[in-house]
Amino acid sequence: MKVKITPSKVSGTIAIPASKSISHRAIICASLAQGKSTITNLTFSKDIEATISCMRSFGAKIEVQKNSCIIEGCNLFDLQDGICCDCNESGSTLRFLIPAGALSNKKVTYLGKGRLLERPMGIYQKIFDEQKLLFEQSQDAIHIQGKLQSGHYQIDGNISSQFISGLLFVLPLLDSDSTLTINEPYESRSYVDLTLDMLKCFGIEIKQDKNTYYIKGNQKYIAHDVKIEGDYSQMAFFGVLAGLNSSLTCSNMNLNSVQGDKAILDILASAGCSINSKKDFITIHPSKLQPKTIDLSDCPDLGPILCVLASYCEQTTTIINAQRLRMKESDRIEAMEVELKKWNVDIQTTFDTITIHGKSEYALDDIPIIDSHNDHRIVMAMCVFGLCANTPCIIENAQAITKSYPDFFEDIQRIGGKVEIL
Ligand SMILES: O=C(O)C1=C[C@@H](OP(=O)(O)O)[C@@H](O)[C@H](O)C1
Ligand SMILES: C=C(OP(=O)(O)O)C(=O)O
Repeated sequence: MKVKITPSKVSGTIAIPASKSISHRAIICASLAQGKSTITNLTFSKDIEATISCMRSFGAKIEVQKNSCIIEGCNLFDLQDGICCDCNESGSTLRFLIPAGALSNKKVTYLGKGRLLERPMGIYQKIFDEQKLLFEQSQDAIHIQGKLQSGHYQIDGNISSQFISGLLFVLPLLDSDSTLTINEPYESRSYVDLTLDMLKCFGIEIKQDKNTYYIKGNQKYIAHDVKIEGDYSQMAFFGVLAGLNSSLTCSNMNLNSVQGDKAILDILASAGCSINSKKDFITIHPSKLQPKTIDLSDCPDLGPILCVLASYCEQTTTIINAQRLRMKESDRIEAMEVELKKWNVDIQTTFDTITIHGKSEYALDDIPIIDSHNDHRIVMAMCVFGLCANTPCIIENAQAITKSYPDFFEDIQRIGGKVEIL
């Protein structure tokens, strides 16, 4: 899919889609609970469909309706033989569900596409090796077999928080207590808080002291209805667009959310944007922005769009603690460097930092051809860049958008953004 973006002014209100992170968690918890749970205000995307498909493979009954799901849970201790879970390109789905497949002693296969199986899995490989369980990885699949033991787990906190969430979903189901200690530096921690929040809604209690989680065994998930709030990672694209272009209102937002990417509001405010919020609406007004230093350790998914913000600020912005961006759907540091350089943005990168000397306008003689690097967040970020530039651009392989936000371009059109699907 090729998309032509023509610079344009936007205005109006945008209903931000449901949080992908919270949706994964709600679907998983409901699928582990006895009884029926209803999850409402869902946005279906390839990643969410992957989680639904995997939970069905585990035996959960999931009835999908327009924006909701009715879910009857399964028993992870009693899986069928030879189950296959298709995780597509979803890191959350795969890492959240590997421990879940290791309670029944049956062989479980996880399939992955794109870059998924190149992304780090070593933490699980090590745990499975130490417990003498099968963990076999090929280019497009991971096979596991064996029963995960309760006990003391200690893992590094700077690879992916998704391993921590994955363990927290199943350790409470084991027949004895466990502890899980996270080695510093502990990054993307806010995502683990989202997991703890959802576990609590489904009756699972986990105590915490600094970097150690205390998990009682023999717990049971209790069915619970959940209404999913708007996604701050997606809102960030509209927040930056508003800050650079013209005022936008985002609806469906929880102002008390614990999503780490809510940091976009502080980043925009400290860069000079004026922001008003009321009920579940947030309005962002444009301004001459000056962000300076931005730390991504707890909000990695904001990386690509913050590179766009920095490109349009007439000063130097340094983005630090960005190393995990290299391990997402694409190497997001490299992808943003390559694509922004097509616009002559002055950008330098190191292994874990991005420095951008921005300016207020970008015009080129020819239409640049931007590539998605098969990454939804690169597509959305470069679309925002293009809407604020002075020359049209074309984004190739833009179908990557379906991973998290299939209606993104329609939503951009709705607020006046000139986007043509070629
Ligand atoms: O738990 C989650 O929902 C997520 C955790 C983060 O990953 P890492 O912990 O690997 O940084 C984030 O980048 C990802 O998009 C979603
Ligand atoms: C990295 C992302 O997702 P996941 O890790 O679940 O593939 C993302 O949505 O940006």
